[in-house]
Amino acid sequence: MDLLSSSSLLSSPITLAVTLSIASYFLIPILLGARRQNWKNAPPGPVGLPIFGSLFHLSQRFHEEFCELAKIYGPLFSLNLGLKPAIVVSSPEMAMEVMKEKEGMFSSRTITEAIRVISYDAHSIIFSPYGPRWKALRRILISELFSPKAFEQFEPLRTKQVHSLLKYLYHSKWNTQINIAEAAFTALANLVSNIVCSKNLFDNSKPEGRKMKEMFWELIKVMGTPNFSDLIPVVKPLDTQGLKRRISRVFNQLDTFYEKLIEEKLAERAGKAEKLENVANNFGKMDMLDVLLSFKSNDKENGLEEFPRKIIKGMLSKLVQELDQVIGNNRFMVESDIPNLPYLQATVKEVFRLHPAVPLIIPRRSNEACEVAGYNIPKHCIVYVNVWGMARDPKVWDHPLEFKPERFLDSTVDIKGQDFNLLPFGTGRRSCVGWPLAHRMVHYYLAALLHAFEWESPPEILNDMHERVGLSIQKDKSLLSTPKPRLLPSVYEYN
Ligand code: HEM
Repeated sequence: MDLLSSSSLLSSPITLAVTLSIASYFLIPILLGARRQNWKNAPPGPVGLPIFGSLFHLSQRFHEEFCELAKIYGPLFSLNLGLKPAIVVSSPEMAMEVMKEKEGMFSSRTITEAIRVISYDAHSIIFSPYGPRWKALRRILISELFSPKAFEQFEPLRTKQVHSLLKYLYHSKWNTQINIAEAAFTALANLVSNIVCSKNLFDNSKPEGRKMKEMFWELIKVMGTPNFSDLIPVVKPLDTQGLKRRISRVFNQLDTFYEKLIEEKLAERAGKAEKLENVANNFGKMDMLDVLLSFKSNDKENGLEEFPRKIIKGMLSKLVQELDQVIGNNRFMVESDIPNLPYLQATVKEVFRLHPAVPLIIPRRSNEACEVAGYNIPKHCIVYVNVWGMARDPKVWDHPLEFKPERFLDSTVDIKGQDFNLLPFGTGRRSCVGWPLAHRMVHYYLAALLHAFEWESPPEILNDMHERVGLSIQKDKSLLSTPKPRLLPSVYEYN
């Protein structure tokens, strides 16, 4: 890849001018072939240019390029990204060493400029450094939202959301193409926003709801774009890609929105005599925002490739057969059907394997200088774990590029973080806190939509598996499909 074609990082004339002037400073050594070793006793890896490191070898699709580099340099390789040292982990064994055996060393996150802005200086749980504040936040989330008891208490709310979606599709969108990812995103986002603040924040029928969605998509895009300023801090004030401007704009909009939400909640709370302390037991009376506003701490430190149509059809017909056998055609699916649907479970695992939503996990960072596999890892080294790459490695999976749910039918491999060849939600103390909800809802939406409707999509959309990259990856061409009801009409009318 040449310098300019890799130029998602070099998008304006100013950028180019600044880059060329910095580059000219180093031109002589570069022309003379002087290159910089990554660092002493570094894992093998491409040796980059002074200042820029390997930046010009990479586009925005890091996970794909890291996969190619792992074929040359092995399961643990190093590189410099601008001035920042980075390592890339690409095998289950290495992932186990980094994320389990040496977990304490790699339990913080890499903080970019965009993350710093949007997470109020890394104060959110996802980006908070490992320490007392992160522990407190994680404890609240797990006890209030994701404890087994809390999880059961929210079951009626989840069922209501899914069944409302099915009825909405039956009544308003029959024979019209719908964007499935968009519909599922909206339903899940509204589910979470109901738990957090008792509101459908992503309501498509209202301008604020549509605005909210726009802000989130912009966030995902900006946060997933590698930023020159993070990697070569000297160019930071120039904001050469305009990312700081974009993230600041979204941040200001979100901040104003959050302020209003908190003010409204405080006013509502002031008018209530009853003081409640737990969301799950008091759903409808209390939400997550109540819990956070009530929280008092004594701790001062709290501070694929092609995916042919026939494979999809074959897989879908098995899935639909299973759904019909287990559920029948006279009721909607409910969550308690999931344990009786082994092919569904295997299909979801295969989706998480081959199309992990977060292909490089959320990058970690070394707290201290340490050793991995006998190599030196410097302090504050960026750590990528390429779960996308592992899914495509024939040393890890037989016929890795085939979408084959059957591989999981007689297997104990699960997504819970114990099996280092399948880590869609990460593992260990920084693993995804929302996995029980996400895991359950992916099964539920997929099965409920396939059971209640037959779906038809234009082949050009179905066969095009290009991915759009951001903090998470999505199908580039959204799956537009036309639903045709397949259950008894009374199910949609009266459920
Ligand atoms: C299919 C959906 C999802 C996927 C694939 C996913 C994946 C991930 C991954 C890979 C991580 C980093 C794990 C690590 O570093 O080991 C993560 C962290 C996190 N996820 Fe998720 N996630 C999903 C949905 C959710 C939902 C629905 C929520 C909350 C409602 C959530 C909340 C979080 C939080 C708070 C963290 C940070 C945890 C920490 O740093 O302590 N996620 N997620």
